[in-house]
Amino acid sequence: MDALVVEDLSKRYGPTAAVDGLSFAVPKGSVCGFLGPNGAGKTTTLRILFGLTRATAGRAEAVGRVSGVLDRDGFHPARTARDELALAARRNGKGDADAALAKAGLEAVADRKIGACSFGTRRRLALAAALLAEPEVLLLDEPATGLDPHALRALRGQLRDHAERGGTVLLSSHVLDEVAATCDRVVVVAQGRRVAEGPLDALLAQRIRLRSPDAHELLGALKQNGLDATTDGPGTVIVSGADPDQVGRVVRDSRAILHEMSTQGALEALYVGITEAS
Ligand SMILES: Nc1ncnc2c1ncn2[C@@H]1O[C@H](COP(=O)(O)OP(=O)(O)OP(=O)(O)O)[C@@H](O)[C@H]1O
Repeated sequence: MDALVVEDLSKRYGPTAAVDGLSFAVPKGSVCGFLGPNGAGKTTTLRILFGLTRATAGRAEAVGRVSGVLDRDGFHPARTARDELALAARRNGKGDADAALAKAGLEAVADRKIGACSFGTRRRLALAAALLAEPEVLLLDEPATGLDPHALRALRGQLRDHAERGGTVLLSSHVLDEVAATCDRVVVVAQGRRVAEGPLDALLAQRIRLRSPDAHELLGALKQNGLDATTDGPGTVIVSGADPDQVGRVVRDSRAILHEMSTQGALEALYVGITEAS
């Protein structure tokens, strides 16, 4: 079942088509990365899904309660972190500020004024406030920006948790490693249109990186088997558009020593390829 459906969505600002006939769907229980160059229409789409901006044409619908974090958190600089979460809990008619602070690992800043919180802390507080609403669908605009590695890891855990409990997440991001580590699907947009969509595994498997001290022999064996293989620096071979099982079999039969077989860097390569082409 789809928790989010965007169909033929368009939004014009005068002569600018911010979103231009965009369609995609996000199945319930998944974390979907929303990728695209600056100005591709991601924030506009999220704002329409939030009900903050009206579409020019098409539809954008979420099933169930929607909450999330866009660019502005609406916090008052003179209030404390606890005050803001208590306010959010009252607005939602549910949740507890201290429990939310503990869950987000933010107990230490409970009495700190928002104006004295770092950018990253403020982002984490905004996510904690959004989760207080117990939303079915969580919409996040660049949630990874400004987070330190511990906070990034915590964010990943929170989002995976939300999906495992049947919730759905759509998050825009330019941090592709983080998207690869967190999301199970992606939608890529450019100039307001969809240029790729699908499960991350399937998209990433299209570019496999092999590291081997026998890279030269390996390259020969892969090519002999009709695979699209190229070298990428010393000891590294990239195979494009191949089934991972088939690559594994060729590696085994070649008897080359393998140090690594991964899809690392694949999302970036895929992203650059498809957004440049469009
Ligand atoms: N309120 C507005 N008035 C006029 N133009 C706008 C408005 N909001 C967005 N745009 C334009 O619409 C296009 C899409 O912007 P949007 O912010 O949705 O892109 P984005 O993909 O979120 O970009 P980024 O990655 O930089 O955040 C851009 O050309 C932008 O300048």
